[in-house]
Amino acid sequence: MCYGLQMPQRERRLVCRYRTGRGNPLMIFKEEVEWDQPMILRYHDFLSEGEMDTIKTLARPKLSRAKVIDPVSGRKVSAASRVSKSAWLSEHEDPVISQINQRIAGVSGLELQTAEELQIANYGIGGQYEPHYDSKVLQEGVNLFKYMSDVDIGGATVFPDAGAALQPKRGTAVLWFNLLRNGNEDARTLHAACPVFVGSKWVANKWIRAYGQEFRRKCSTVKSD
Ligand SMILES: O=C(O)CCC(=O)C(=O)O
Ligand SMILES: [Fe+2]
Repeated sequence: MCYGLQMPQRERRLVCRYRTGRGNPLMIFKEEVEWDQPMILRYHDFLSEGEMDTIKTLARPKLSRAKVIDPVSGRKVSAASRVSKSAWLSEHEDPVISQINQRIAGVSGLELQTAEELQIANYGIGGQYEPHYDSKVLQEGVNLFKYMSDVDIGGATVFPDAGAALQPKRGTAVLWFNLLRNGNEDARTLHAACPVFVGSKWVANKWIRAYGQEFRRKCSTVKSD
């Protein structure tokens, strides 16, 4: 999907609306439905220019080659399947990080107590991440993924099974659920980061675990739900 021939984008109802946060009715978000199966939502103007600058300044000195978990040894190793630099930012480092975490809780309606810290990633030319599931590694239920740069050519986040391709757009955030309501992995959330050809791609990842959220996102025993 990264190279030229893109899967025909399925006809979809494209919805753009202003809505209040699931967790905080006082917060207003500009929400766009990017894809419906699985549901992928994009929030416009999620991060301000100042917030993105602060995040990059905090992350830059900490960036190191991102790793993947080796299925045989269980250890973290560098691999050609994931070419980027990454760093973790805690909310104790700067009020901007806790402000963003509150916004993430506000938009998703999910409790962040058990969530990972904010992961910042930077992809240079040729940077990419081959198709993978986030939930296999960390049992993460939800991914709220923020783009902090536009990319001139390349760098899309693609869902090859679902047929969706998301272009990086500075300041926007996209949200999808890795797990179905019954707790099983949603196979349609296989995704990849296409190689960056021209430009530099900055993203911030927030994975939110599914457990502890039983009251916030109703469980279902229906297999396909
Ligand atoms: O950078 C992207 O577009 C996707 C990255 C990703 O899937 C991940 O970090 O788990
Ligand atoms: Fe991922």
